[in-house]
Amino acid sequence: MTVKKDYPRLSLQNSNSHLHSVHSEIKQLPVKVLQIGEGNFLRGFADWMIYESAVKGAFKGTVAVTQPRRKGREKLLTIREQDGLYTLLTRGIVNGTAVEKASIIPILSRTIDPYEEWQDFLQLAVSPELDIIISNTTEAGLTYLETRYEEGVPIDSFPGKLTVFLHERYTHYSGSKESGLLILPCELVDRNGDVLKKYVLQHSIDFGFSDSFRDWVQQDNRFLNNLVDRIVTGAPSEEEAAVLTERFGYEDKLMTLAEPYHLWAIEGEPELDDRFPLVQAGLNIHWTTDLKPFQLRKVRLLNGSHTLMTPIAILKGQTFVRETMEDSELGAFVREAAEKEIIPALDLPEEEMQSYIKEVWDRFLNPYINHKLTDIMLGSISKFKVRLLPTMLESINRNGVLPERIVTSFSALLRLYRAEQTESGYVSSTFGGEKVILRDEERLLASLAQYWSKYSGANMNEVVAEILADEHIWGQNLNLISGLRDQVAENLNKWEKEERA
Ligand SMILES: NC(=O)c1ccc[n+]([C@@H]2O[C@H](COP(=O)([O-])OP(=O)(O)OC[C@H]3O[C@@H](n4cnc5c(N)ncnc54)[C@H](O)[C@@H]3O)[C@@H](O)[C@H]2O)c1
Ligand SMILES: O=P(O)(O)OC[C@@H](O)[C@@H](O)[C@H](O)[C@H](O)CO
Repeated sequence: MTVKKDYPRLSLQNSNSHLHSVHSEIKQLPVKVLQIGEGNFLRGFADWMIYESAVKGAFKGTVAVTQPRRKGREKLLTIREQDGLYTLLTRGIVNGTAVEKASIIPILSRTIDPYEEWQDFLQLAVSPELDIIISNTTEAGLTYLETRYEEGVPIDSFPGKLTVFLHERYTHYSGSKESGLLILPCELVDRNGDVLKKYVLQHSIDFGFSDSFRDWVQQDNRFLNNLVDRIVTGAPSEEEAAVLTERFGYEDKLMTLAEPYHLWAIEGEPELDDRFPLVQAGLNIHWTTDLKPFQLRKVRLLNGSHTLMTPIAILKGQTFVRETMEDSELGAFVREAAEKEIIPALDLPEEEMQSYIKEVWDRFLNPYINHKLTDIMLGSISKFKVRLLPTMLESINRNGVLPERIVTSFSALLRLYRAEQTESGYVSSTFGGEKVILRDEERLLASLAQYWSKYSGANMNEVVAEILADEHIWGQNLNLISGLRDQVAENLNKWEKEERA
């Protein structure tokens, strides 16, 4: 379906008069948050939360958005074109009832392109109102790359930019305690706050900043380890966007779809809610002294189930998480893997795990969210290492046997990465022969394609042994896991035979 007539773009001018006054009121609040990351997730998660808090009068500030890499400029310009407004469409089943809520969120009051407006970016650092920094740059953005700093020249990397930003603030306020910020990196990286702090300190050495700057960074700024949980699928499909445009009467290039469920666990004392009022705004926030249980539960069970289903479901021709869960064979496979293999390998209260996983299945079955398996597939190798491999190892440790379903998923992952390099990238195929373009680190794609190129049709065990031995891929030699190679080769041989039949 295509949009039949021209609709105006969402902007301050084109929102109705009541909304317009709410928007203008909120937009006049000072910028208290710097957001590094122009992606979908933050719009459907932290920005929405900050808006909820602002609309309830608890948080008296707005957000300035900046992109962490040159590539993000286009999205930043779209935010600018829409005066920072976007529609958040929250859809799902809550306590058995379908809920749907569409809100125009006016919390983004400013955009700064650090590559074109470096001085404006640094100017924000000295704002007395600024108090919080949030980021989401994916795991790929939260990395350290040794960099040189030349005054006036924008830094490419996210931690590098943040270091210069903080130094600007430190210098302006002569390192006063009060000028320290709350910093919440939302990347799904274990102890994300500690990691970001470490990179900032490393960069501060590269850039020749003083020891007293480093003292200020460590003592007066809070890098808060945190864990985010909400399924945000981003933009609707073209068809759905057309339907929504007609329904809303405006075109929104930033329309964001999310589920109603949300949880933000932040390692910090509950008093921080006075500074960043989220609990006060009625949101599902846990200020906690121990993030570990939240992290393990979510990464192993929810993300683990996503990562487990993705290769096998793609190979079998599925497109979305929901249809995978609805498929009798695949749905049972995923449920049994979580219940019989993932949960028993965790040292967390059984009852809590059972209730969490029940909620996860409802979220995966959300009839209003089309969560694409190919989106989850991005970077599958590193996701397998963090989200499933620890379960495999722990399971063997506890029971002495290989967890059958995780091994099947791992075998499917290797089959999915049997790709050929083409002009469009590394292309694999489903069991039915449909093309799949893989998205992962070039070196991983290249290595796996190389190993598979040695497959003659009769040497599966050897090829698998070579792949499993590659510590640059897995961080360890997986051949040391007793029986794994044979089981994986057996699965791959079986699929190969079925494909040929
Ligand atoms: N979408 C969800 O449901 C969800 C839920 C929880 C956590 N997350 C986290 O969000 C990430 C995906 O974000 P999204 O859904 O907003 O996707 P997105 O593609 O809309 O945004 C990705 C963001 O990361 C930045 N980025 C990507 N690669 C980068 C790099 N190499 N260096 C610096 N910045 C880089 C982009 O500029 C952009 O700001 C995941 O990696 C995950 O950690 C997503
Ligand atoms: O976002 P990724 O690509 O790291 O992982 C894919 C999904 O598992 C993830 O987006 C979940 O839906 C999300 O983490 C739920 O909070």
